[in-house]
Amino acid sequence: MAISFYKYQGTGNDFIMVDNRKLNFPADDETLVKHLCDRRTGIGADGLILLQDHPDYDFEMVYYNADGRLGSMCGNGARCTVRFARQLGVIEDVACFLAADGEHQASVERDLIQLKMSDVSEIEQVGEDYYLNTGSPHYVRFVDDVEELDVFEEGRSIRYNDRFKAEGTNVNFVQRLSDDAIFVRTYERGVEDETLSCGTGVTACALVAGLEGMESPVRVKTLGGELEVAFEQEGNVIKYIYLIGPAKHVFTGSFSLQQV
Ligand SMILES: N[C@@H](CCC[C@H](N)C(=O)O)C(=O)O
Repeated sequence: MAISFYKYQGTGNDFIMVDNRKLNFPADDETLVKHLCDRRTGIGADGLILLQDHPDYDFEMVYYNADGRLGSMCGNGARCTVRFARQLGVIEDVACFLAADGEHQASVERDLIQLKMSDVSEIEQVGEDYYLNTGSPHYVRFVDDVEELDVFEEGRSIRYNDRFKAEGTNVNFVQRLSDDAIFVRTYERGVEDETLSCGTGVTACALVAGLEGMESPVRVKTLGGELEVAFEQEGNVIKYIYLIGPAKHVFTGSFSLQQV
């Protein structure tokens, strides 16, 4: 049986998208998902996303990391899924959908997808670093020169330290560029490498920059392009968090489960 897929990317974080509304894609097969995401022997992607029906929402997004495991929230993947839902005619220009961390609203504004993220109520300070959950867990470290950094080695040493090695964490390195801009590079759990951009990571870094005095909206440079994060502090909770940036269809194809 041939399965159609759609390749999307959001600031260089790339995903295999499958319209699972009428299929029963065997995503519990970790080896299959890992193989499809492999950049040498498969299609190649940072993750695989199923768009499926849900009785209470416009759609449900189910996200798998490139290692084949079910993931948590993916900010860039969610923006791509909204663009995909628009392409399929599942939504018009607004969406209310379900992801691993709950309900999300989004809107399509020409090239940009504006995605509402979950509220954040806790930012833990770890020495001079920070740890928080923006739908996925993120460790955040400020550095003077992020371009010079070996993100793979430094990220890996934090991701596999005693605290994180069982569950894992994404690790972000941030450089302040100006009063309203930061540059973020991320080592992603589940890809176990640096990716060109990580939406929940960019969100985490912007919120930490906010904690340190930067005003919303924060402009965020990544290796794959620019994003913007807006937020409001209400008491101890950070609310109305929006991740804004482009999401693009790259190509369409099909594969056969027998050949994989
Ligand atoms: N690329 C994603 C983050 C995906 C989640 C992460 N790999 C994890 O498992 O924690 C994003 O754009 O947010």
